[in-house]
Amino acid sequence: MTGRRSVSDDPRSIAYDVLTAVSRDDAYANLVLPKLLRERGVSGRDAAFATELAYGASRARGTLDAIIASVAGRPVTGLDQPVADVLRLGAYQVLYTRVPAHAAVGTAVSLVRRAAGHRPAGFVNAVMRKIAARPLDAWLHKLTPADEVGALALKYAHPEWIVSAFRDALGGDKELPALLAADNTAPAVHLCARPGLIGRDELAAATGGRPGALSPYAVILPGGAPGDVAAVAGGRAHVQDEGSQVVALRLAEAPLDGPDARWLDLCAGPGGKAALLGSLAALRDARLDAVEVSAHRARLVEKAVAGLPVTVHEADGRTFGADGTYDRVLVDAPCTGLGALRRRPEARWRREPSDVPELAALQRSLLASAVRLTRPGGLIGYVTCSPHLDETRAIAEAAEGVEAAEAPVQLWPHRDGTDAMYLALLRRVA
Ligand SMILES: C[S@@+](CC[C@H](N)C(=O)[O-])C[C@H]1O[C@@H](n2cnc3c(N)ncnc32)[C@H](O)[C@@H]1O
Repeated sequence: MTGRRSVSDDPRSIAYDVLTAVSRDDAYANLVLPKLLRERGVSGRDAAFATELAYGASRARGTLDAIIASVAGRPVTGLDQPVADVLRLGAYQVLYTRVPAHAAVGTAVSLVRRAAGHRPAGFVNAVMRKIAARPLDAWLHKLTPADEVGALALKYAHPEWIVSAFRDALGGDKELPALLAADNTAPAVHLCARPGLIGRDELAAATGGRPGALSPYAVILPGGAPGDVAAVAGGRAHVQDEGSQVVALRLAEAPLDGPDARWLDLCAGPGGKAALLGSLAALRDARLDAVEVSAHRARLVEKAVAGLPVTVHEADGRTFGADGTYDRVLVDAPCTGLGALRRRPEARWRREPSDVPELAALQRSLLASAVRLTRPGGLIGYVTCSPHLDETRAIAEAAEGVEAAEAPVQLWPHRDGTDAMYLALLRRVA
């Protein structure tokens, strides 16, 4: 069927509305975009183009802002929100896509007219024409600072403090470009074939996916919507990054002397690891308690673990439970999420360096509580989806009453194809 497109279902308008929701309402691009596409009945190539523009411009914001500011002669934060977002979207189109410059300039002018009236149209037109006069490489060359971190931050569109944190965690510069590039690439969807409920090969055959290299339960999908997979709809598999599977499995499978029937997930929402641990618990005559402080997320855990030997508690993990009563305890701590930036296009620009010490204090308390709840000889898996050393090594090494049970694990998107998950496997000493 052919039909005339209205203004609101044009991919560029949708992308602009996503950028507006992100900058004005602190929304998440990956939640707003699918909703807008559904509401406006946009699919196929138009949906793919709207996605590329919305996610691409959100990811590249710092670099786009540097270029816009150099042309406008003032910081983008000093521009009105509609002008700033129209310019980001326009600059993204001319510098990162094959959209012809005249089309991108024309769209930017009509978008800003609709969003903010005629007054800023001349300014937007002039800035866009100047941006379109050079390719991206030339802009990067012109604006690149002398220092290595600043240069990588501009080229790969990451804040400098995050580039520095990655360099520290990698122990050098060598792999930084590959890591930063991996952050700018949308990840494949991974499924977890729930142990005892469906075989990994059966799930791979049913989905056209391939087995993961790191988790015996992982299937990497070639594309498509995981909600369409019958095993996911039927609760025999769930969507879960292979790295998340690996860290949960390392805790569940580490050798343990003595009883092994009481397991705990101290930070369970939305329930991915609780579902995997719960499936394993069912096969090993164990039970899992899953604790989550947020009511909404506790409900998500309940849904995720339906039918498994899991009890969900809506509670604060810092004060939960009786001392020394668990054999295996997972602390999948709230963190900056710097290891999963490829999943949330705008997240890198929203996080602040000051988030790290704030979260580190919570991480320390939750880990101390996990140690308190674990019996002597029992195991604790301290996990983050951030590789920031202040959230990983510093927290694990400062924990009291434990010793290392195995060498820590740090996964990386560019090496392992997973989120940058960290695991310290600790044993409670008497
Ligand atoms: C990284 S997420 C856990 C992800 C989860 N394990 C999974 O695999 O789906 C951290 C969770 O800890 C919860 N949380 C934060 N503070 C908490 C606290 N004091 N006690 C228990 N849960 C907490 C957050 O609401 C969030 O759902």
